[in-house]
Amino acid sequence: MSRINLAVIGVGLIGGSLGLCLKNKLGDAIHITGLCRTEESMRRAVEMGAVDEATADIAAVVGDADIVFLSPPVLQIVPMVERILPFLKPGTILTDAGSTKGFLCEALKKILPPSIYYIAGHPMTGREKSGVTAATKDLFRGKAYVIIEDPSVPPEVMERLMHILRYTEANFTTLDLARHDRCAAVISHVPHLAAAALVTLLNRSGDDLDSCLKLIGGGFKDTTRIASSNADMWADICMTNRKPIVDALHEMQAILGTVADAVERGDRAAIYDYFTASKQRRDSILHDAGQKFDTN
Ligand SMILES: NC(=O)c1ccc[n+]([C@@H]2O[C@H](COP(=O)([O-])OP(=O)(O)OC[C@H]3O[C@@H](n4cnc5c(N)ncnc54)[C@H](O)[C@@H]3O)[C@@H](O)[C@H]2O)c1
Ligand SMILES: O=C(O)C(=O)C[C@]1(C(=O)O)C=C[C@@H](O)C=C1
Repeated sequence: MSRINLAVIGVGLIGGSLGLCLKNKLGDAIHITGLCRTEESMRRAVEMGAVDEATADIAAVVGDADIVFLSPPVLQIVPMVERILPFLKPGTILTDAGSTKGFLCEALKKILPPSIYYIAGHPMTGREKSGVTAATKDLFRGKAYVIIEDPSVPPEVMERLMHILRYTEANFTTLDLARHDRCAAVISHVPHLAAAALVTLLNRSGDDLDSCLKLIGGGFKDTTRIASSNADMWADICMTNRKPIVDALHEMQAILGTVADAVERGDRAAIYDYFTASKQRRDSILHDAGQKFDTN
């Protein structure tokens, strides 16, 4: 099989992890060119082995690409596609890692010619750290990876992309756009907003703040790890999935309101039921998913 040319636009945590994984598995059978913005990030990406070469030159990065993996923050993706479009060869596959999908698919559909294929994706894995230095070759292994259903993509084109993505050893699943965005709001976007709210609550503890800080243990750490995530990335996510996020936040406000009422009136049975139902649900989800959880 001839060598695959992959362009990674935005060689950070996700783009860098894909590059590391594919170089590790495919060696010289894949050539990866990365688009970076600074000399420093170019140097790091090459040194780490996430890309074969790095450049800030858009034409050079995508000119030979068979597949372009877009992994900057969501609001940078459409402007980036507008910039690379004149340099893409017919038949090139574009895919992305953006955390929201409806906004991107709608915008890209309007600007892409039929000779360029777009297959929307979302690897459900990450870290609270960003940049290529946080990248790891096994980031995707065993994690869910959503591919958005699109009957207009010919099966052989889909297979060309999947042939490469399968090397990540992710668990691929297909979803339609609206369902993806609703589910991502519930299992990812609102949890990040809620983690930030817990940190905000701590910040508002007034005269108690110093004492609270001394007491921090597993509970706070476990529930707020993701509050250390990149603000730029999360602002873009919230801006591009507004309705599902607001709907889920309202649901959550209602849930917290009900619990607050139960605590206020001293209704132990209601409080017990609340914790019992959530424990049963979480335990069964983890059991069904066969996931190993670190309970320390
Ligand atoms: N971090 C996660 O947990 C996670 C998980 C799944 C998907 N995603 C999505 O993947 C994408 C990347 O996230 P990440 O965590 O890798 O972020 P990151 O900050 O680690 O990497 C983004 C990279 O894009 C580069 N970049 C930004 N704007 C650019 C531009 N205009 N031109 C060229 N490069 C540009 C940055 O310099 C950086 O190297 C985002 O769209 C995010 O929503 C993130
Ligand atoms: O593990 C983390 O740090 C993550 O936040 C990863 C996470 C998530 O919410 O699960 C974050 C954003 C994504 O789009 C997908 C995955």
